[in-house]
Amino acid sequence: MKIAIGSDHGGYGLKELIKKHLQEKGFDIKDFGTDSIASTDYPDFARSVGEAVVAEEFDRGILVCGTGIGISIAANKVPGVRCALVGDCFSAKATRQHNNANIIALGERVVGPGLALEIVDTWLGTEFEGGRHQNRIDKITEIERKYSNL
Ligand SMILES: O=C[C@H](O)[C@H](O)[C@H](O)COP(=O)(O)O
Repeated sequence: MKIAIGSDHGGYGLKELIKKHLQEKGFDIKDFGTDSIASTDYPDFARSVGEAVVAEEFDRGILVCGTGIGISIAANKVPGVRCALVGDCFSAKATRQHNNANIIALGERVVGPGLALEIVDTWLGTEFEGGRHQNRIDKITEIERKYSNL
């Protein structure tokens, strides 16, 4: 599975931890930055990762900022992105099964490193259930089409 990962400075440490964890498990990871704790703007990384996932260059995306909020808001502006801000394993599983989330966002200032890695593993190990949930995804896509040039 090919995974795009990115963060701002507020998520840099957790992004590096997740990257190492997934590389050790054999995932193919591309890091879209940032490369240090120097101050940056989270929309830049949300956009890069979001566009790469929607272009199907990657199977999934992982984004981290201080809270996970700003970077998830920004990622969800890219048509085709379904980015879920997740802080627990139940939601990580459900957002794959029900929402077919193609990106998750985490907050380094919110979740501890152990929980963050469990969330990532849970999310990557869960499949979309389809069925009634696909109808709802289709309705999300209809909203995107109304407000974008898709
Ligand atoms: O939602 C936004 C993120 O949490 C950012 O990581 C945060 O706003 C960065 O804050 P600061 O520039 O004060 O480090």
